Amino acid sequence: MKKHVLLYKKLSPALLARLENEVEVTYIDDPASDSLARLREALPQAHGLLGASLKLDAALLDLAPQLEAVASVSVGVDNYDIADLSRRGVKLTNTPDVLTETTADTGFALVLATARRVVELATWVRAGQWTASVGPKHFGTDVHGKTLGIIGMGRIGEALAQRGHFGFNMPVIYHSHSAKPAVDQRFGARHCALDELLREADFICLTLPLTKETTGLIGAREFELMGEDSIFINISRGKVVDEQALIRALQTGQIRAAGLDVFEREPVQTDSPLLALDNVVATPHIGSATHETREAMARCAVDNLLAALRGERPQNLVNP
Ligand SMILES: NC(=O)C1=CN([C@@H]2O[C@H](COP(=O)(O)OP(=O)(O)OC[C@H]3O[C@@H](n4cnc5c(N)ncnc54)[C@H](OP(=O)(O)O)[C@@H]3O)[C@@H](O)[C@H]2O)C=CC1
Ligand SMILES: O=CC(=O)O
Repeated sequence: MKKHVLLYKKLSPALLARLENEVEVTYIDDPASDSLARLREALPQAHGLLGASLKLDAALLDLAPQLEAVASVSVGVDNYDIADLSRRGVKLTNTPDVLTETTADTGFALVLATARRVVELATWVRAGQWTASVGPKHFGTDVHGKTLGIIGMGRIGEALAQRGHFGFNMPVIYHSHSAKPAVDQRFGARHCALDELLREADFICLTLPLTKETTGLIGAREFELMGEDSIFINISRGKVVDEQALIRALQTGQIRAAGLDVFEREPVQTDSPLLALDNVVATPHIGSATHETREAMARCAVDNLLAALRGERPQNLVNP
């Protein structure tokens, strides 16, 4: 008999066919909203889950006694209690590598957009306010040659360093658990303590995972260490930052600008003070959101799940 998979992310017809070739599939549209009840109803039959953006807590897992594997369509695994999944004997997989370059592109788009005030000034042009040549009031700040500070020198951090070093001639400094000699050699980069990076970098980019250790890593004290010309970029997770402290730092001119793809609460609330600030570029968690990369992530998740359900070791097993 075929195993049963609950799908809570829409797949392309080709990938759905590949999945249905081996397993029974039930599709639940957007489990975060009305369909949560349908998800609960279907969990007792599920051997596998495939999707993203769902906080898979113990109450949901208790409903799924037959569960063998969860394939997350994301590299970040902060929505899962990994120890609890392991205790239950459930394999968790993610989708690293296939999204690295695209997410680094998003990070660099935020670097450029904040420094050159692209969104603010494009909005100003659309509003019919471009009536004479622009002057210093509308100038931005250079990106090339400035110091790029990367917090979390993993796959995405390294792809960002590549863009900064080779594309924009930027000195690269980074903070991670350990120094990365290959990165130092390739990009002329330097490993340093967090406080040193915050003091020295012109662009401070967060590219680390959300864990117990990184929750609230950047707060009022850290913003005080940054200079008033610093630009802060977050493509990691909103909860790595104390959002109230970030708002204060932006409102008081403690830092120059912020480019934010992730927020403490998502979707970000429409009345968030962040959205009222001209020096904020906010995007809706689109780090990996291109047609090509989302398809590659979904393919990776399908492969991982099918391997796990066949009893094989999936390529991207998070809890071996
Ligand atoms: N905005 C978006 O749409 C996307 C966001 N992301 C986010 O980006 C994160 C990173 O992805 P990826 O680069 O593939 O992951 P990696 O695991 O390759 O890299 C993460 C790096 O963070 C470092 N790190 C972890 N904890 C700390 C800490 N406490 N202090 C300093 N450094 C730390 C690690 O350093 P070390 O190696 O020294 O241990 C590691 O190199 C994901 O977990 C996800 O949250 C990912 C994709 C898209
Ligand atoms: O935020 C996206 C991810 O893949 O993690």
